[in-house]
Amino acid sequence: MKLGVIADDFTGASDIALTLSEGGMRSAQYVGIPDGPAEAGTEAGIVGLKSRTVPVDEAVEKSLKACGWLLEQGCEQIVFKICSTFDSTDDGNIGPVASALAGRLDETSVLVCPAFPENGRTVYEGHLFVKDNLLSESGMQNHPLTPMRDPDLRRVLARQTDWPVTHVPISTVREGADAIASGLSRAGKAMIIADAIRNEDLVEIGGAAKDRKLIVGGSGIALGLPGNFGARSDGGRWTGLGGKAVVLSGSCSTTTRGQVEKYLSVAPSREIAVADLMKEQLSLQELVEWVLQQDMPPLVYSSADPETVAAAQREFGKAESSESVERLFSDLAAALSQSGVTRIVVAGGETSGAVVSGLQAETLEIGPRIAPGVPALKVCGRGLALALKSGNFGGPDFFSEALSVLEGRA
Ligand SMILES: Nc1ncnc2c1ncn2[C@@H]1O[C@H](COP(=O)(O)OP(=O)(O)OP(=O)(O)O)[C@@H](O)[C@H]1O
Ligand SMILES: O=C(O)[C@@H](O)C(=O)CO
Repeated sequence: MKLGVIADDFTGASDIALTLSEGGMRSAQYVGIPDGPAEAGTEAGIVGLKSRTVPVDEAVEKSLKACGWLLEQGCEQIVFKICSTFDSTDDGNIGPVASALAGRLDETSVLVCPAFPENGRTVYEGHLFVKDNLLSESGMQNHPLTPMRDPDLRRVLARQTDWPVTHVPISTVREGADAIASGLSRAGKAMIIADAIRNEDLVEIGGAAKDRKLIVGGSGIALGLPGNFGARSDGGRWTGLGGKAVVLSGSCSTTTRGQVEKYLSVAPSREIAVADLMKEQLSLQELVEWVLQQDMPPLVYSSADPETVAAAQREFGKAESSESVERLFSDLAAALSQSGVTRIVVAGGETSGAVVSGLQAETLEIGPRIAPGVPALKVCGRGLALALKSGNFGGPDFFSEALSVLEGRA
């Protein structure tokens, strides 16, 4: 294995796995840290953790352990994959994990860039934009767990680490990889936020990072990395899976709520209310039976608008509300897979983490792209195909499109 990725959530892991696989690296995604060695011939190993919103110490410990495993597999470079909307709080976990990994790898110059232009995330003058909005006005200010209220990444990161935080402006990035690399050496010990507006900028940033041991970013940061390892795209092989399918949505993002609205107008659906979960008024067995009875893939969703989420959090607590929903999706996915469901489309990073844990999936094969940042996946050794969609990704018809790609029809 040449390149190792530690992703702070599971949708993020499949997002960057798609970029590396499309860039020609033989890639495998792992659900948590594997017990044994990687399959021979794997060039990029992506360890998906559920560390974005856990307590800082736990995130650092898990990330260092993942780093240790990747180094044992021979990795020469580690990417810490974070969200393209820089999801974090003033406590972390981006800053503390990045500094712990830098310490472990003996790296003093850490490029940080969450840009993902294809999905509208760009960094300019150190500020993160989501399409034509600043991060803090993009809907991310209402995120249930990591509300992002400051668009200036230099300030956001500086609150999370005692490392100096500096900046590479777009003018330097446009001069190319060598100019970026000399900017890094001049910066001394620092975490360096890099501006990037288009894919070409990220390819130059990737080139500049050739000799770095640690890079931090969204999946866009990986665009230039396969070239550093001499990889070339080869098309790939994917065969779909027929059979029963379901869509599970725990994401409350604006994008997902639009996709939920669209899909429930054509498919059977069941809405999950936090109050029903907290008051134990929902039968898992009944829900499983309902899903299995449907003629077309149904939707089970807890996705709700910010007012509904805030009301549930006020009444039952923030962590408790999230946990109750995640437990439901985890148990539901496990029960459905045991009952013969072969395709599961999931919306939301935390929700995806809960689902893959419930499924006890270990290694995922990377298939074709469903939408930018979302590949089709197969659980190795099992007849089960998955799509793990980040909250803000995909077009209005994402759920139908994902079901088709997983079936091998698109
Ligand atoms: N109705 C609800 N009320 C309160 N919390 C909810 C509700 N529905 C879902 N949640 C919780 O909100 C969180 C949503 O996070 P999740 O990561 O799944 O989606 P997202 O943030 O939109 O996706 P991503 O992290 O990929 O951007 C989860 O912890 C989920 O359990
Ligand atoms: O970078 C992104 O936006 C996604 O891969 C993700 O991490 C959302 O959970």
